[in-house]
Amino acid sequence: MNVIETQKLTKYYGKSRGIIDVSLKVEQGEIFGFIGPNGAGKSTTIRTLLSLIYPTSGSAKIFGKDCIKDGAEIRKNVGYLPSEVFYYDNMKVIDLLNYSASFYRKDCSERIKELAEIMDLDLKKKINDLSFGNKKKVGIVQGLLHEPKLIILDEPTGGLDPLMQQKFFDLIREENKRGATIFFSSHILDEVQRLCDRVAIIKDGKIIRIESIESLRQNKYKRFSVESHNNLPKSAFNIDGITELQLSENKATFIYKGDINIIINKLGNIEMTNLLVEEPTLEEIFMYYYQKED
Ligand SMILES: Nc1ncnc2c1ncn2[C@@H]1O[C@H](COP(=O)(O)OP(=O)(O)OP(=O)(O)O)[C@@H](O)[C@H]1O
Repeated sequence: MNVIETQKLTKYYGKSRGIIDVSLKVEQGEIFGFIGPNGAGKSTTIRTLLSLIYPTSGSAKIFGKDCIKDGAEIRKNVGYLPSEVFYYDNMKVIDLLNYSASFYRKDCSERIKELAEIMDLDLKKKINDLSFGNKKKVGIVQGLLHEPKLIILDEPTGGLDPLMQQKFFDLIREENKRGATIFFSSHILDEVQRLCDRVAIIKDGKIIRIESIESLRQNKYKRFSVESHNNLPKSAFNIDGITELQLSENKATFIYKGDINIIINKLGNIEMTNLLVEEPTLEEIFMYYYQKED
């Protein structure tokens, strides 16, 4: 079953572009990454899914139900961590969490304690006295306390130290094993790589790629490094499929997409002292998509 399904979801803020024709399907049990540079449209998509804002056109379903019409019912089974959390500063953490829990028809008190322990969060403190990272932890506990079937995280790790990030990822993996579907936006490639099964790449409001992390890795791109005794002319690399060329006197590096035999043949004219052909890092692949594809 598709837990999330959007059809040509489009949102304009007045005349300015939010997202355009976003169509994606997230299957039950997946950890799905939503990645793109600043302003690409990640938060807009998430806010539209949660009916915090309404689309200009297109549709979105969660658990097979319409996000606008059945929003209240959907939200009972969704945990959401916004990118920025704002609270009534005067409340104690536990009071805030109990208040959040009161919206669900189940006793969440044990789960609140468990989560606070895992995230090392002091429930007795006032929100006012918490650091930015600790406020984020409150948001995490708030998003997970009702054991939701779908967890939507909007850039969740900002403000968390590396140890807490690790604990948070472990927690998300556990929630996923429990059966929860995870949808999370990020521009931190490393965390997407560590956590996700599949990823959608969004740029300028449009989805440019949806692929499994596995097949992104097994792509047809290779990173070449060429060294020579002689200065290398730029014209020697005027070959179809080459991008990201960096040339410094007798060394060249670039990304190549295409038939490896063709490029080896064409590079054959160069008097090489070294040739290295490697898999690009996932970061380089993402950068390629961010920069090249429209
Ligand atoms: N309330 C708003 N009014 C007008 N334009 C908006 C509003 N919110 C977002 N936008 C615009 O919509 C586009 C998408 O923004 P969005 O916040 O969804 O991007 P994002 O991918 O979440 O970025 P970031 O990684 O910086 O959080 C941007 O061009 C942004 O300027």
